[in-house]
Amino acid sequence: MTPILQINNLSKKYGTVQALNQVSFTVEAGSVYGLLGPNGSGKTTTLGIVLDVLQATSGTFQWFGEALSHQTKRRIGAILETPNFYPYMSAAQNLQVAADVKKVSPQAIPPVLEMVGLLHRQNSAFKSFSLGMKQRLALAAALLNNPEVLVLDEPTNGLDPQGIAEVRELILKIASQGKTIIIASHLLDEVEKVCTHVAVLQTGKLRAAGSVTSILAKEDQVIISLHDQQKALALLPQLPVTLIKTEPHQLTLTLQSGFTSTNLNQAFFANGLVLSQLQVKKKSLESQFLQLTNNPT
Ligand SMILES: Nc1ncnc2c1ncn2[C@@H]1O[C@H](COP(=O)(O)OP(=O)(O)OP(=O)(O)O)[C@@H](O)[C@H]1O
Repeated sequence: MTPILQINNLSKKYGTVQALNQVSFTVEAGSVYGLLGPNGSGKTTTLGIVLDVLQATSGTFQWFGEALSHQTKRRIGAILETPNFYPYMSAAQNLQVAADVKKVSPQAIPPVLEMVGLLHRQNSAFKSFSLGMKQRLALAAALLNNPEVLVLDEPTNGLDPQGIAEVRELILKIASQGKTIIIASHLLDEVEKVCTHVAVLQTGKLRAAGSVTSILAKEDQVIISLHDQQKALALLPQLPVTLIKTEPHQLTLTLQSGFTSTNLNQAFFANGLVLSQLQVKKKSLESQFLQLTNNPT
């Protein structure tokens, strides 16, 4: 299947500042793709380039396997900054303005208001909305022309905890309807809760990319206890594992991808060794992220 977005060796310099350095990653259809990185890591620059707001210094990108054009732009909905709505106009009137700009029928308005949970407030003035409601209205505007992909830059910035929860829930709801979503965020928690895939940026360089679970699972540790530790240590070199720590009655291992803790248990049992404890300690994305971004190259 053609990827939704493919980025190849993208670089951007602002004068002497290397904001992006040879960044490549691919967003597949149906994913919720997080662009994760601390402030200044190049997230907004990446989104600006792929949305044609900024020009790359070098590198290429394709949307739906093609160069960006009027046609491909119509398939993308984006919110790069807090959109300007008219404060005294109602939610429905503001969406009417957006629908006119996008040349979309007014019939598209009630369904998107329903989608973002604002249908019952369609006649309320925009200025009476909470920040979370304003952000949901922005999402409704981005959804008006039924785009295949939504691009959001820090969609929960500045919201209170309830607003954050509402917007995250809404993103998951939109994704569940088959849309691909690309989100720039500096919040790990957000990426863990919302995204299926992640690209980690640090000072303009790509530090890691892949499914959130694979990045999470990459360094899972398994702790095992058993009676005959010597026999276990003799068996380990034959298995796709790495021994991290040896303690009395306890071994800590990491497993190579594709080899599960169940496989480990079975391998021990097949060799006449019965584990009295098998505990999987998932390495959190947070420690993974800190490790990735604290390790400059
Ligand atoms: N117009 C500009 N002129 C000069 N430098 C810029 C410009 N825009 C961004 N930069 C620099 O480029 C780097 C990447 O910035 P960018 O805004 O893409 O990062 P970000 O990850 O989106 O950060 P934030 O979350 O703070 O927006 C930073 O060092 C930033 O200072």
